[in-house]
Amino acid sequence: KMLERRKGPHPPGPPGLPLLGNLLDVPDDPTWMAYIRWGEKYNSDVLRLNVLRDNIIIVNSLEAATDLLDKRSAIYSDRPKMPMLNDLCGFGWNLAFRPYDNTWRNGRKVFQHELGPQVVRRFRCLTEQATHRFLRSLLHEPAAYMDHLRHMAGYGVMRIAYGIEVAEKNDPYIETVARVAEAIVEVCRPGAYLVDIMPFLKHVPEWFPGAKFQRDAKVWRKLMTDQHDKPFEFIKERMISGDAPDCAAKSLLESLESGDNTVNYTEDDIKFALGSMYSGASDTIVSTLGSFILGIVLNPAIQTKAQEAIDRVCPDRLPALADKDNLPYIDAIVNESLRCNPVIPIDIPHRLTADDVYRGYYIPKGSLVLANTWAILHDEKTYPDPLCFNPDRFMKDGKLDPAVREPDAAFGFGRRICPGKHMAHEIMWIAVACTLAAFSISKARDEHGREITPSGEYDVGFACYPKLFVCDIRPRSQEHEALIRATTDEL
Ligand code: HEM
Repeated sequence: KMLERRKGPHPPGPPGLPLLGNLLDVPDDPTWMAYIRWGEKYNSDVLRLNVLRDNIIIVNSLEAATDLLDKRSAIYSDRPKMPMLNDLCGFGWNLAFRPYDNTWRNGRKVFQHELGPQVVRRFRCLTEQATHRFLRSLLHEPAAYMDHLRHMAGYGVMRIAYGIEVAEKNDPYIETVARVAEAIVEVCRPGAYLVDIMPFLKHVPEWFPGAKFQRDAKVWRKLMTDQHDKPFEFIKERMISGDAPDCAAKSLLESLESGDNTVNYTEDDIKFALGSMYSGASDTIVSTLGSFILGIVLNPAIQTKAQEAIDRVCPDRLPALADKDNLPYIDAIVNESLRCNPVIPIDIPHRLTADDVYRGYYIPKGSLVLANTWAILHDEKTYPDPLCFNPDRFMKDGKLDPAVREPDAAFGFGRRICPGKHMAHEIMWIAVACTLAAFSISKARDEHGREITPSGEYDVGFACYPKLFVCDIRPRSQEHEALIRATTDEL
């Protein structure tokens, strides 16, 4: 208390109760709106909550998020301690959960080596092939567009990471990751602080008998190890037999063998970083592209405009990533899909590793800092009429307007910023460009011929998804259908 008095007051926030602190104040969905309301009530873009023993700092503005998470990243880059998940179940290898340590640092180097803004272009051909498969699936079974998006993201990432071609259904690698994701939700349930800061985990029985938990942890540990081990074993065997396909794992293992002394990561670092790719990429890309389809269904004029641009640049073929500079409107659509309903509306918590003072407020070591991404991406000064899905806000005179900030906040902040960002952009760009080039997306009709308008609502969880909606997706013409079918030739 003395120390706190000397260092200044905490940032403002709801007063809370003794012992429980603000546990009961933490609102139900959507959390980010409640944080905005508190920001208005306490007239501050930096708020403090005290939940059980955790000091939680909510940051509602880009300015404060940049000041703390970017500019002071040396002390704002740790993750919450998660003994149950990381230690007991052994998920600590995953880059997203990893404490701010050397293994984490090396994992980031591994990502940089393969998925940096320029190097990632090496995988353009694979990315395009994943998209073409998606187009063919969409032709075949348009109603299952979300399943196809999921398969496309998984297929693209597993090929780029390990040279593995995952199966359309019941793929063992994908099933492992899906079971890991379920296990994480389980693990985070019983009284763990994650429940307190991510209230959607709250709607579950409180008590978990200890013995069962130990048994589960053992199963989960095996699963979580399989996630990084199994695909890595595959590529290593292929390297020994000399028929490894071009992929990130191959080039990383080769860089390790080359004895190049600028390479200072280990084989385990490579394994853990690659193992983090699928889980980082899947929900995020699928949800954002789901938002894209929703945005088009609700705003048909965007599709018309995009198709005019595409038809000018590639009148008789599908777009390729090489067309990127000539189709800025597609970038604008991707930007708006990331901005309007960000898949991770509250950033993954960063943990502060030293006492700090900001604008006269004391922020103690160990605080968890949560950037309110949704608030930042709906700031009216930067994005007027923020609830409106409007890619044109990013455009000026037929080009991207450099004066309008890209929605980078969707990828987080500081040293923890998403290392898959460039790959995500490439995958989403080509998916949007090719889908609009080849298909016409519109509202579905009911049996009386009346249009069905999607609600535009989202399922709220750690990652937010548009609620499943029906729509009509069909090739723009027979010529377009032929272009889609012709993509089988490339295999
Ligand atoms: C639309 C696509 C994506 C979005 C919106 C997104 C968003 C995010 C966000 C918000 C974070 C947390 C950043 C922070 O703590 O401040 C993150 C971290 C991460 N993302 Fe992504 N991501 C996307 C795609 C990807 C892809 C394609 C990959 C892998 C190839 C990936 C891998 C990761 C990893 C490994 C982390 C943890 C980084 C760390 O803790 O140091 N993400 N992402």
